[in-house]
Amino acid sequence: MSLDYTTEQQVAVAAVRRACHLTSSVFNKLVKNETLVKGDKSPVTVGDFAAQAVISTILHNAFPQDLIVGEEDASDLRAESGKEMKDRIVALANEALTEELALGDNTNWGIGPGQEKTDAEILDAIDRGNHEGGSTGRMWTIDPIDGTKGFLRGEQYAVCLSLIVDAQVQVGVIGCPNLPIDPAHPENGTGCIFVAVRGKGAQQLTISGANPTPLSIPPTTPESLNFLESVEAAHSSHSFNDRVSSLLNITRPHTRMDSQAKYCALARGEGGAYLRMPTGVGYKEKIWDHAPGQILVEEAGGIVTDSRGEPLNFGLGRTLGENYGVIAAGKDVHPRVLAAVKQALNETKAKA
Ligand SMILES: Nc1ncnc2c1ncn2[C@@H]1O[C@H](COP(=O)(O)O)[C@@H](O)[C@H]1OP(=O)(O)O
Ligand SMILES: [Mg+2]
Ligand SMILES: [Mg+2]
Ligand SMILES: [Mg+2]
Repeated sequence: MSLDYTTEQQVAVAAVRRACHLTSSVFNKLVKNETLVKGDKSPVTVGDFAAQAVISTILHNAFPQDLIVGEEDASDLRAESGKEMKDRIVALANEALTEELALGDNTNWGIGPGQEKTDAEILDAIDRGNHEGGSTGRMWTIDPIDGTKGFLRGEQYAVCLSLIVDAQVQVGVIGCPNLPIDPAHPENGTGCIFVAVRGKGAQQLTISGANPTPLSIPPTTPESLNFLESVEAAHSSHSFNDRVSSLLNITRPHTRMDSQAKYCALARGEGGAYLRMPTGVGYKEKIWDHAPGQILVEEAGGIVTDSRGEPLNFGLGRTLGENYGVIAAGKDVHPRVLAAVKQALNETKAKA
């Protein structure tokens, strides 16, 4: 543990890097019976479970006292019917954990050749993500594959990790294996990791965790402003975004992208604002879906609030209980978007 979070950043980047390697290699090999549908009807793949096992194992070895709030749990894999999937997940997780050491890796984190884990250790690592959250102490959030639907389509997804201390996000790391390294030059290939530490700025790294490039959100002109939004219409209201963008006289079409890759794109100046309004089905946003994105955008000089202008509250448990919607944007744009969102909300209320 270090007060300036240097070790935490190193561990988090190492964990996300290994998990990204796992998810991108599993995508090409995924077969039909390697995806389950969860109770909330969302998909989960062997990649989600194995990536959570890898990240949780590394965190537990590096910081044994820290609590973890992870999206997945291993109950389906502990059942007899989950045996085949469990065997595959254990193999994938061990493959990733035992890969050769690379830049900044440390064998004390439970990684490197010869550090195979047993089935029970892998399942326990997944279940260590069962912390209920709260407003005090240190806890990590893991979303092993954010945007699983994008992952399954071969589009954007993100491996997301954050450290929250006393309800404030202090470290955020987001790995985006399918995101162009340089949006101006898509021919240069894909795969990047984004990292932010509170008070120390935001950076883009290569997918192997090298070459840090500082990020800051550029000022937006009326012509360059547009919204980043979900691909899935069920996850956020597309029609609300259309109304807000017409109130702001935005002419550029929205940029649709799955996962927290939207926060990453915003942090490097692609799209002026990320707007995520509920679709009205009572879904509560999860802390692991916003904590790393929030610190990344804030450290790149932007502002992240809910639709009422309130800060996101990461201290209320596994969900952002009291927040309604999310607006993330550069400092110059955020007040204008917030005003337009309030106006659109008032119009909706007046109609109801
Ligand atoms: N009904 C829902 N409303 C809002 N977000 C949802 C809903 N169902 C799942 N999600 C989560 O929304 C996020 C994806 O958002 P987007 O559509 O913007 O990419 C993911 O975290 C996804 O979970 P998951 O991590 O399982 O993919
Ligand atoms: Mg999911
Ligand atoms: Mg998610
Ligand atoms: Mg997920």
